[in-house]
Amino acid sequence: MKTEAVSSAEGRSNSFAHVAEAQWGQGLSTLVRIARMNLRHPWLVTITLVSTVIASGLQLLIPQLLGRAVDEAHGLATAGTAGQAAESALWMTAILLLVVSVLRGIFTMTHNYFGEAVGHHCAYELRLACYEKLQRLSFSFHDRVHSGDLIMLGIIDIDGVRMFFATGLLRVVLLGTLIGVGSYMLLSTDLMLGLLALSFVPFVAWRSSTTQLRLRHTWLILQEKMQALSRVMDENLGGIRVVRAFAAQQHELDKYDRASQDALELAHKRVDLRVGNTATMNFSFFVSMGLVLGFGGAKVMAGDMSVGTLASFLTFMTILQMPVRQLGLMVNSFARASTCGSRLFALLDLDLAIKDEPGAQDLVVRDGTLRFDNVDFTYPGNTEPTLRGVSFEARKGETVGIVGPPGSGKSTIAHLIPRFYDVSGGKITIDGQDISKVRLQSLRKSVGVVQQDSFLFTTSIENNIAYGDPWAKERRIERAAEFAQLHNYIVGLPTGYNTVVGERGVSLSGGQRQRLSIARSLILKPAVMVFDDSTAAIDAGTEQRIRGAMKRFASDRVSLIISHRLSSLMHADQILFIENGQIVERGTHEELLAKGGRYRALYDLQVRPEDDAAPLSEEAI
Ligand SMILES: Nc1ncnc2c1ncn2[C@@H]1O[C@H](COP(=O)(O)OP(=O)(O)OP(=O)(O)O)[C@@H](O)[C@H]1O
Repeated sequence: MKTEAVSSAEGRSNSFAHVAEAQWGQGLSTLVRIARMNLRHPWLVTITLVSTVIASGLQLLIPQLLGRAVDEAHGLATAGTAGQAAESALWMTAILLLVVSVLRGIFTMTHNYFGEAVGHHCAYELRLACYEKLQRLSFSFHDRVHSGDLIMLGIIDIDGVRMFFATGLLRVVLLGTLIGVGSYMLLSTDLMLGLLALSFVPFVAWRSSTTQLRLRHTWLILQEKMQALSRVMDENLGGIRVVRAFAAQQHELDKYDRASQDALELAHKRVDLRVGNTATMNFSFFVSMGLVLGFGGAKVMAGDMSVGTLASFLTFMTILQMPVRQLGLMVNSFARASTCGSRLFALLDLDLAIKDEPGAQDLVVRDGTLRFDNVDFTYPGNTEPTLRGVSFEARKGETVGIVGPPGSGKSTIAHLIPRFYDVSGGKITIDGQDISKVRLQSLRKSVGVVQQDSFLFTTSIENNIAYGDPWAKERRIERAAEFAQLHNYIVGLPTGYNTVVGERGVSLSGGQRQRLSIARSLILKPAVMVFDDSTAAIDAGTEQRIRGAMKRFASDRVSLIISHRLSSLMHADQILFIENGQIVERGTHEELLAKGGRYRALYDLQVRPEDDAAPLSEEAI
């Protein structure tokens, strides 16, 4: 089983499409696996198969009945006194033909309906399984795979697998019966004429299969182009403010136009292929039909064959033509299911990088003492470690402040506590329990992380605050908002806590969004609370009020405050100055000031904001 580790295919590439390429050799096992998934619905499959066989059997009866009707009609014209009997025979055949056609219609409808149903059940199960997997895959996976690719995977690839039963497996039965039994009937009636009637079959089958394979190849490229297109659109919509602020609409339009042009050219190529193929197949079919008419007509003239038999040959050919053409679609369905299935199963089979160890127990929080013990960490895919030998301890009621230059590893410390990533060396404990050995769910319930980028769901403010505890009472939700200094603002809104915040909370200001996400974390009352630059967009006065309100809240837990603004963390019991992934200074605010090191320099810079450095000239940009 592949793991999420960086050595896996998805680690190497930003596009999940490459996972399928790596798995292409396993096409057959993929198809078997899809077929097994279909068989999880044995009743639906049985009904479909039985009705398919009956429908194709009935379809094969039609040319014979038609031939008989032609002969009977011909007999009627020359019957003389026996006309009454010939007429009743013709009526009988006509009624039989009607009954057979109606039954064939019913059974065709049944196998279409149930065949589709099998595919839809399969797609439903896959959709849920993929979504569930995506919830559990670690950040190292999501860091590397574009969300647009995953959305396409969930739409196009699931559809490819869904159609496999109806357009692939079922067609094997349908076409096998029609072509196999149909050919036998033609050849056993008249070998020579049968061979002529079937002469178009190998050519059309070959032509249709190769064209479909070429179409499939272009479809794969088209899919990649569509992914590129959706990525451009995704980024454009996500960064719409940047686009507008830089007046870059034309640049964005050009980018989209280039991607669309590529897709359009490919679509044209596919149309050319399809149209050219249809024309060639039609031509070969009509050549065969002409040959049958010529030879068959001569036989009828010579009295070696009845008009009815010739008519049934021609009807057989018309009936056979469609399934033979569909052989290509069947081949395409197999190829498509194998590609799409490989991609989906590659995702589903990924071993989780972050998961519960067998027999893991829930984290038991007593005081919530958090301890980093010589922690090293390297991001999957990176060669250089981001954290080296980080050690510190924080007890209940204590606040640890973390400060340092951008990219020094502060947020990484925050990400290791809820196990967004696992440490590469050393260990992290809460109340002496190694966090990698306890149940993930219990750990994440005990650790609250308020991120700088506060994502909000498109729902009411109330639901957003209660996200971690949907059963939270109204009063608790309000208390959390009060702590986060947001309550007064919310009650001033026309619909108060029921106000729906727009997509990604755009109707709130940056500071309001941050306060809302603080409230959302507070409601969980976690044992360890991490604020990762979560007050950067909040003014100093409001931040001070939040800190004041949270004093009692903080006395019951461990708090970690990551900030560039020293005023946010100078009250902390212990301040860690991080540089290049290492703690280079530690102590209280006063101790660090007295030390006169990096912290002191930063402090001086922040209280004396005028920069003495020589200004850069404009040309330097
Ligand atoms: N998901 C990731 N994959 C690979 N490298 C990463 C990832 N996230 C961060 N890094 C790298 O790790 C280093 C530390 O990043 P981190 O976000 O912890 O820094 P930081 O001190 O919080 O920075 P800032 O103050 O700008 O938020 C940076 O060099 C960054 O490029």
